[in-house]
Amino acid sequence: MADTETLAGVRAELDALDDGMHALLMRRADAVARLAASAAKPSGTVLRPGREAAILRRLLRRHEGSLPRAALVRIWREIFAASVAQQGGFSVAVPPDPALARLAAEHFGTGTALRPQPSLAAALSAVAGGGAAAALLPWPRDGEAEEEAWWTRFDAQQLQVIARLPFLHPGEPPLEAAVVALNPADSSGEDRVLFRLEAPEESRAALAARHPGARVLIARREAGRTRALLEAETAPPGATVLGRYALPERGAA
Ligand SMILES: O=C(O)C(=O)C[C@]1(C(=O)O)C=C[C@@H](O)C=C1
Repeated sequence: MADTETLAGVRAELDALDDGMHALLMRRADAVARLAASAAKPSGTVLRPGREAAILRRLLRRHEGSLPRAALVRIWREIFAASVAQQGGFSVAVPPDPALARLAAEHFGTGTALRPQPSLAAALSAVAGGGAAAALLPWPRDGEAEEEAWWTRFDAQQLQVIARLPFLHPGEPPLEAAVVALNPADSSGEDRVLFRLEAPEESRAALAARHPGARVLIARREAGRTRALLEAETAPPGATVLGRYALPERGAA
C-alpha cells in the first residue's frame, strides 16, 4: 500500500472491484443460460472438458501479477461447476480414497455431488449404469496392485477417459486421477490419447522405441505377453483407445 493511500480508500477500491466482478459473473451466467436454452449445444453431457481446458490455458497465458496461477484455476473451476449445475447438474462417483475425493472436489467444485463407491469397479459401474455422470479413478502407475489396475479391464466400447487431473500443477503431482464418462471429451486443441496394447512379450524400452513420441505409462509382462498403457498424440492402428483428454499444464505455480 502506498503511503498516500488509506485503508478506507483501498477497501473502497476493493468494494468497487467486487461489484464489477459480480456484475460480470451475473452476465456470464446469463450467457450460459442462453447457451443451455439454444439448440446449438451438441447433445450428450453438459460437461465440455476440452472447452474448459482451452479457456484455462487462454487465461493462464495472459495471467500476470500477484494472484497465484493455482488460485486463478480454482476460481474458474468453481465458475465451470456453477455453469454445469445451471445446465442440469452433474455427479461424480469416487472410490474409497479421501485424497481422490479431495481431487474430485477441487476439480468439479465444492457444490458438485460426490457419490462415494466401495471400489474402483463400483465407481466404473456407477458411470456405466447411469448412477453418476463421471467417475474419478487413480491414474495408472507402475507398481499398482492388481485390483487397482482398472485400465486392464476397462470397457473402451462403453466408457471414455475424458480428463487427466490435476489440470495445473507445478512439476509432477503427488496424486493424479483419470476422469471417466460415457461421452468422449471435446478437443481442447492440445490433447493426448490413452491407449492399451497387448503384444508378444516385449521390454518397456522396446515398446518405447516402437512408439516414438509416446509415453509408456505401464508395461506389464505376464505369461509370454506384454500388456501396456501408453499416452501419445495419436494411437497406432490396432490399439485399444481408452480416451482422449486435454494435456495437463505442468508449469509454474
Ligand atoms: O461452452 C459450453 O458448452 C458451456 O457449457 C459453458 C461452460 C463455461 O462455463 O464456460 C460450462 C461448462 C462446460 O464444461 C464448458 C464451458
